[in-house]
Amino acid sequence: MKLAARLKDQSLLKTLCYIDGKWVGEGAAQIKVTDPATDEVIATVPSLGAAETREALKAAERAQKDWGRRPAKERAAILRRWFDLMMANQDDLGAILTAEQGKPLAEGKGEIAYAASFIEFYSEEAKRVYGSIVPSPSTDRQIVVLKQPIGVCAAITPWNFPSAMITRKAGPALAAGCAMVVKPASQTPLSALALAELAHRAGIPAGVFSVVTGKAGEIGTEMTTSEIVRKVTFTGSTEVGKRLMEQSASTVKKVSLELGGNAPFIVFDDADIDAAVEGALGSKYRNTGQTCICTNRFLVQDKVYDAFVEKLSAKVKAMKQGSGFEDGVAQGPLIDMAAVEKAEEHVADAVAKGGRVVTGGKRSALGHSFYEPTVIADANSSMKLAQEETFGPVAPIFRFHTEEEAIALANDTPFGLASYFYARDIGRVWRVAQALEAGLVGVNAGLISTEVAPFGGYKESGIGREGGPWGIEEFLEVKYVAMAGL
Ligand SMILES: NC(=O)C1=CN([C@@H]2O[C@H](COP(=O)(O)OP(=O)(O)OC[C@H]3O[C@@H](n4cnc5c(N)ncnc54)[C@H](OP(=O)(O)O)[C@@H]3O)[C@@H](O)[C@H]2O)C=CC1
Ligand SMILES: O=C(O)CCCC(=O)O
Repeated sequence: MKLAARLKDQSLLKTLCYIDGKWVGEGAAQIKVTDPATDEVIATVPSLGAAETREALKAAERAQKDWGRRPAKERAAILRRWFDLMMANQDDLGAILTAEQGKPLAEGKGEIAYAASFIEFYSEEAKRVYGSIVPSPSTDRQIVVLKQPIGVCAAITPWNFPSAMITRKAGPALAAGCAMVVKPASQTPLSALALAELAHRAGIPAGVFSVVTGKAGEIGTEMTTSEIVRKVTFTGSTEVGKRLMEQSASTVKKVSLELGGNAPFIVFDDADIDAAVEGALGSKYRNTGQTCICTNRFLVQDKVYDAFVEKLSAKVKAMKQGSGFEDGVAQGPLIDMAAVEKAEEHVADAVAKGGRVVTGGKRSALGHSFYEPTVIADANSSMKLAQEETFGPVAPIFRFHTEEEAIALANDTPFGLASYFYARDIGRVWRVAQALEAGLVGVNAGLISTEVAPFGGYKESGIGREGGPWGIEEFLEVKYVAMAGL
């Protein structure tokens, strides 16, 4: 079925860019957007570059001045309308997302609710950007600390969460009084453009929120070198994140980077194994393994190793693969063939180094970019999948004997985004939570994302935090005012 036919409101299917409150890019070269479950082209969007990005940034600069001066209550009311519109159009936004990204429709709609939650949270948080008055060390002056919007922000977002990675950035930025230009991933621009349509309907002023689709290198270079931009915020690969950080150095921009991970999931012998298996399924196979907080390595204690492998494999084997629009599908396609090749390479390397495929381990008979959900037992540290993020539905299971060994293995990576462990001994829970070098720790929980908590990484997994009160701080400057002669 054509995507438009699935929508109640077909005007949400936008195929032009949204710059300075106008739909632009007619006649430009086009980028094809495909459904990864069928390889069918579902739409095309403009391939714009540096010149149009510059226009969007200039418009943002003009618009931000007024937007940043408005009372927070007014910004909050407009953001609240954006949230309400997202939820009112959840089914259509979910269908657009599933069509271009591939995740099962329930997950697609779930992402819309998650994405909207950032707009709701920051519409409320806008009103709580407090400065402070510091007790002065001398009688001749008062010390006042103000928080002000950082200014124009540029966001570059990935294909794995086409809506939520935009709202997690735009929500706090706009709430703080900043303006934002977004460059969405070329594989999933339709979700971003639908959000722009709803931003327009919500009354977000022209220029405060723009979306430019097109050439990543050109747009990224303009964003990171422009003197207009004060903050660059990025979610995506570590390689691109490092490049954007370097490019941002010449104008000393603030940067937030949310990059790759290599999440460990430790199962101790005192864990509730059935609960661990449930947590493992959510943590590993959500979005077909394509989230930066997906488990990359299962570390299981010797005594419960065989039981965990057996129970997890049985559940994984039973998962239905297919188009996200089919009923009962738990696993959609991977985003593209490059992702399939990476999963294949990791599995082949693991098998060559002694890994045992318990289930899956090959491309699916469904063709396209479907890869079977896979479990590999007897994994070891020499394997590629121990060092690199697979970003696919492959679960390697390593064996360990002691708590110290588990912590050392878990931390043996340059990454430090998410980590998980299952245990019931309260002393162990506290020790391990403290020892893991990661920005997020799930204890007896495999799904931990929420708009109210800080999300971000240690080590090479990134800089800064998104979510909760921490998220809005990333878009604020702190100004110290010394007031003498009073
Ligand atoms: N942390 C996370 O959530 C994510 C991690 N990844 C990891 O990265 C791997 C590769 O995925 P991939 O999609 O290539 O990730 P990228 O980092 O290449 O893409 C993320 C975003 O960055 C843009 N981009 C790419 N190159 C540049 C550049 N030179 N300057 C500015 N922007 C740029 C992309 O645009 P365009 O789409 O136009 O190329 C996209 O909008 C995955 O397999 C996974 O391991 C991927 C996505 C999300
Ligand atoms: O992979 C990502 O970067 C998106 C994180 C998804 C989440 O917030 O759970």
